[in-house]
Amino acid sequence: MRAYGRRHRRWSRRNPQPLLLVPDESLFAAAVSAIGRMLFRYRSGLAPFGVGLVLAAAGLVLHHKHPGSWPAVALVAAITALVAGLRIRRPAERAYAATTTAVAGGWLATATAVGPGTKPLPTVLLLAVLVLGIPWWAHRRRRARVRVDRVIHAWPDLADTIGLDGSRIMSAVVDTWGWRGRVKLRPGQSVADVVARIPAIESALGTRPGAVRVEQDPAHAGRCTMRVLAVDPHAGAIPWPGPAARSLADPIELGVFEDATTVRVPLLRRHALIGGTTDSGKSGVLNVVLGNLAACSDVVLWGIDLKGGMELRPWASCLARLATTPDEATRLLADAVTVLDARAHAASRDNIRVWEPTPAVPALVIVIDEYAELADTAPAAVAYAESVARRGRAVAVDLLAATQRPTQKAMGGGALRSQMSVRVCLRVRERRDVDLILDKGMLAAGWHAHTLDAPGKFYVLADGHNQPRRARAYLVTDEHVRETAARYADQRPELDPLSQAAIDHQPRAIEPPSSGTDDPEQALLTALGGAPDDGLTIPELIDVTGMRRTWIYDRLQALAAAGRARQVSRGRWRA
Ligand SMILES: Nc1ncnc2c1ncn2[C@@H]1O[C@H](COP(=O)(O)OP(=O)(O)OP(=O)(O)O)[C@@H](O)[C@H]1O
Repeated sequence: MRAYGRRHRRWSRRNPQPLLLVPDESLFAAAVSAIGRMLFRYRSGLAPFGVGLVLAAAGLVLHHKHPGSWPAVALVAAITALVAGLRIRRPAERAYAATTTAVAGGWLATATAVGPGTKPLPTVLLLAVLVLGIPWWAHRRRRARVRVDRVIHAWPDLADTIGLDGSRIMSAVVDTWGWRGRVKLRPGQSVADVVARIPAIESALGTRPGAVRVEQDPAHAGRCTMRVLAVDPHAGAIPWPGPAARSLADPIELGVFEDATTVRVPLLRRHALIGGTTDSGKSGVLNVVLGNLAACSDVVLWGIDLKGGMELRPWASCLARLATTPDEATRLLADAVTVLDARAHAASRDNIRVWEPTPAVPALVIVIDEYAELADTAPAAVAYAESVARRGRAVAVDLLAATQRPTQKAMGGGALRSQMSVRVCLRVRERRDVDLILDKGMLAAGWHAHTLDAPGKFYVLADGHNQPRRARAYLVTDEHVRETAARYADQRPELDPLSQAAIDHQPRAIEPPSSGTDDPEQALLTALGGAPDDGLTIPELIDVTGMRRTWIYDRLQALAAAGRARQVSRGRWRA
């Protein structure tokens, strides 16, 4: 027994017990204050009973003091019921406001006339409170507002626990998907501190992982907006509504942000990089862009797809050229450099600062699917691509490159990436890929692309988009691609004569074959037979045969029908 006593004393010294505080207020006062606190905490849920009590009290007073005033009470109630809810947007809520006002006014007028205790008025009041209370208690946004109020109330303690002590939620708004609050940080704290604690905030608020977003207040370094999403607005795929752009000057609509606003990205005189891991939806984003550019009458589209054309071939009818091998890709990019040189020369000669695309002098956009593959298999092409990236913008020769691996090596040591002012970052496997695709420091600034959890979800960094806001790209189905490509195939513009002539007359690595015969038909067949992979242009075939353009077209159609010639890409033919 003594041993137990010693052990217990030792244990008590090591584990001091908390002091039991005995309040010096009376038990009655403590109970009243506890009940008061509870009523205040549940005030929103108890509101229908509160209204019932107020009505009963008002009825009692009016019946005793002014029993003849019931017509005035009824009139005021009727007018209030008519105007009640005029400022409420949702029809169901408006109807609820009008009904409750009418019932309350009708009951009060009757109670004023006959007294609130007269049967069956008490039963009617109780039933009305219960029946009309049901929509009130069930209302999703009201309950959300109550939860948010509690969070605001509890925030100082939560903030202490998660290392954001001293921060305050100044105001909060409940919306369709959850709520957002304006947070004021303690002097010295920054938004980076909040971003770094997002998982802790989610745990403290009891939300699902990935439910909290933080955006910097552009006007104040010590303030931010915290958005808590009860449901993911991007849970389902968002169907593509079809092309919205008709000119490259129109921004491209890529998808929707979480607040349901459209993601609009300007592409004119900008290069774009789309990065993300396998199956993150890169081709999906490319399809949205291509679907829009196909509808633009002032853009010539060239494509490079070293996956054998798997991704871009469905758009072939809208692509003036499609390169599917490293050689073709190198030639295509070399031609792009030729076009930009010719345009730059003409622009400086004519003292034009920037090239304004029109259907007659269209922009040239080169779409590259899997840029890293190009860098690996066609290193010569990289120098041309970098040249386009550096000098193409002013003369409207733009690159749009998608890649899985935006490594330093793949991106030419970063030279190419630094020229790309539009960056779309889909899901990445490793955190450091965020900084590779977007820019250094973006991961720390809250662009958490490693947490994106479905294909097509992305962050965008571009003019007007410098906050880490999650978006989801429209889903373009194969059917959409077929329909859009077929619809706009006939409306695609030709490259302007200046650019086309520059390509046609540049010295070629593989010279078009010369027939050495007087038979133009034979000369044509020989030229087509010896043509390079990307084919020969019509002007080259005119040179070789000495025949007119219409004759060339006729013969090419006939040879194509006989299976002896094929159009490799728009305006380029070979056997
Ligand atoms: N915006 C989107 N909404 C819903 N689903 C999408 C979206 N974009 C793509 N997907 C789906 O995700 C899958 C992979 O998409 P996609 O082929 O575009 O990915 P990827 O990144 O190009 O893949 P890879 O690197 O293998 O080429 C497809 O099955 C596609 O249906």
